Amino acid sequence: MIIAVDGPAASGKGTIARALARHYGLPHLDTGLLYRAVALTVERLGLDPSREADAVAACDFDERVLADPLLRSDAVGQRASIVSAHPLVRASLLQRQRRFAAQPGGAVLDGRDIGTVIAPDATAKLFVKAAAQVRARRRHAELQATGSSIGLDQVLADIRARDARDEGRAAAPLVQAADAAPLDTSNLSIEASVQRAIEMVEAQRNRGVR
Ligand SMILES: Nc1ncnc2c1ncn2[C@@H]1O[C@H](COP(=O)(O)OP(=O)(O)OP(=O)(O)O)[C@@H](O)[C@H]1O
Ligand SMILES: Nc1ccn([C@@H]2O[C@H](COP(=O)(O)O)[C@@H](O)[C@H]2O)c(=O)n1
Repeated sequence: MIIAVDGPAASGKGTIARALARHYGLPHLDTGLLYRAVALTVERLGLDPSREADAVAACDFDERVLADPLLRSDAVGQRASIVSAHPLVRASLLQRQRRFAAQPGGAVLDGRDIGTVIAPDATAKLFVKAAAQVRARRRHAELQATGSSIGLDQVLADIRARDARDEGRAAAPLVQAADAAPLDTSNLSIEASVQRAIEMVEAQRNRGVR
């Protein structure tokens, strides 16, 4: 079974995808980390994230960067949304994600284009969303817990800028797949969101289309 979980920044899709992976005993890939790894590598090489050739040069990143705590910073998330708009960067990371999805038994992947591009035939597709202010409050609390002093207003502005770039790009923009089930977590606890996600997966699975 392949489960595709898409949605905007800090909507809770990673939390839900990890819980689904645990529930179904499937491996999980946070595809945003791949774009973050490219962004951090671009920075470390002193390259320009807005230049496609520079970003492509960083796609062959050292795997150890995936474990770097810096990857989770707000600044790297911003730059990730710049490198991810380049079609050649997306092409370079495509097969790795498709291979992960195609492993025996299946997988859970979360990102922006899983249900639309990476695994259009996924067994179940969720589109996780939440109001921008709610997402900013959650992300702000998370960043504060890691010692960051970034303000809530800045986090909200960054989330809005990232949404605009992710939704507005020509290559694999963030959009709900026509056959994805929407899940708005604005007024749901983590536990309630996960429970609802499991119900949605079960409903799509039992529909038995794929
Ligand atoms: N329903 C919820 N209620 C309260 N907090 C939540 C909920 N869902 C997620 N969170 C918290 O919000 C923050 C963002 O969640 P998460 O990392 O899952 O989002 P994401 O969509 O994967 O983000 P990104 O796109 O940046 O990777 C985390 O601190 C998480 O614990
Ligand atoms: N499938 C994906 C996943 C991510 N991106 C881009 O990476 C940025 C960081 O992703 P997070 O999930 O860690 O927030 C995100 O803003 C996107 O620009 C993507 O394009 N496709």
